[in-house]
Amino acid sequence: MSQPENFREVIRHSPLVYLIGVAGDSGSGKSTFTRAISDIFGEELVSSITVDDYHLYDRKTRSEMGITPLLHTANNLKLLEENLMDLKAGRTIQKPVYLHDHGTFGEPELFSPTKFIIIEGLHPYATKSLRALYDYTIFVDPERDVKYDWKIRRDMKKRNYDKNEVLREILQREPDYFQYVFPQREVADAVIQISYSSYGKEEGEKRNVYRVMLSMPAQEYCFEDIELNIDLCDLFKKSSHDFSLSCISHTPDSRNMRALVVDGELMPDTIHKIERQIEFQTGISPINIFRGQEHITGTDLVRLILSWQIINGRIALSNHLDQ
Ligand SMILES: Nc1ncnc2c1ncn2[C@@H]1O[C@H](COP(=O)(O)OP(=O)(O)OP(=O)(O)O)[C@@H](O)[C@H]1O
Ligand SMILES: O=C(CO)[C@H](O)[C@H](O)COP(=O)(O)O
Repeated sequence: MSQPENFREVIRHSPLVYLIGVAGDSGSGKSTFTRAISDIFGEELVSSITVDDYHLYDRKTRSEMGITPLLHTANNLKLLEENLMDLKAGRTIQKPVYLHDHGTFGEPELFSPTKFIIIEGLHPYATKSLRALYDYTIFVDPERDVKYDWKIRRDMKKRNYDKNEVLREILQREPDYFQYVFPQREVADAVIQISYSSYGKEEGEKRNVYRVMLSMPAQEYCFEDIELNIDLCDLFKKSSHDFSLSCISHTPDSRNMRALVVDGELMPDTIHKIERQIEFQTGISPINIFRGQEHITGTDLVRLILSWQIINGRIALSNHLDQ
């Protein structure tokens, strides 16, 4: 693969718009996993859209109708599709706006395409025609208890709900989640599953340490090699924490997947070495997403690997069009 001088500049001057779809339940960690791509390319080149903006009904109406926002038909997926086609063609759209503070709609706003657009929410690629518009798709799938702990905390703090309201809503949403949101996992390019750390739930929660599994369809080859370096000296340092790394084959949704499973905390040098390799591959420098962190979690490592996958997908697209 030819090395671009500085891939950020190549992208800045390219007319291509790269769409990344991130599906998952409310508060499941979607933005947490895609933040690194904005850290690498900057806000000028990366923007995001929440599919929540495409709700058809406000909170009060949904409650009167006895439906949840997880129902396909409670969302204007046709408009989402038209908007994504326009954005891909470089056109500015008028995007609807949903306001979580009170569960109502705001004035639609103009949204101009950036070079990467992250579309995240309950149904970003819930139909075949939507799925066909994306260049890369991710499904975020924390196990039940983890997801509900995060949702309770987030909805109480940021969306003005009380705990009983969140619990009631959780139970009401569950069947719709499995019927309308979960099937996107079957067609995602990458699936992230999260469970409590095997090194202890409470300590893990305090330090944001979870067992994170990144699965991708088993492939013939990777676009570009990337090394995961672990310095053996680090393993014996006083400040080292426990961690485990494994790679397994499994068949969720009847697909042959390979998965990297990370639990615990690694020394930061491991991840800095990957950052240096991404700098070398892209010409973008410096990449310092985890600057100042004393330890690196599975979430951090998976974030970086996903960014590397997305960058490679985008480089491959450029190379393909240049031929
Ligand atoms: N990997 C993670 N490690 C630790 N905490 C996490 C992780 N992912 C999510 N959380 C917790 O869940 C909260 C919600 O995460 P995030 O905003 O990424 O979810 P989301 O799916 O993007 O939410 P939304 O419903 O707004 O789309 C975070 O503020 C954090 O407390
Ligand atoms: O599943 C969700 C996505 O985040 C929300 O519950 C949905 O957007 C409705 O929002 P609200 O509860 O604020 O009316």
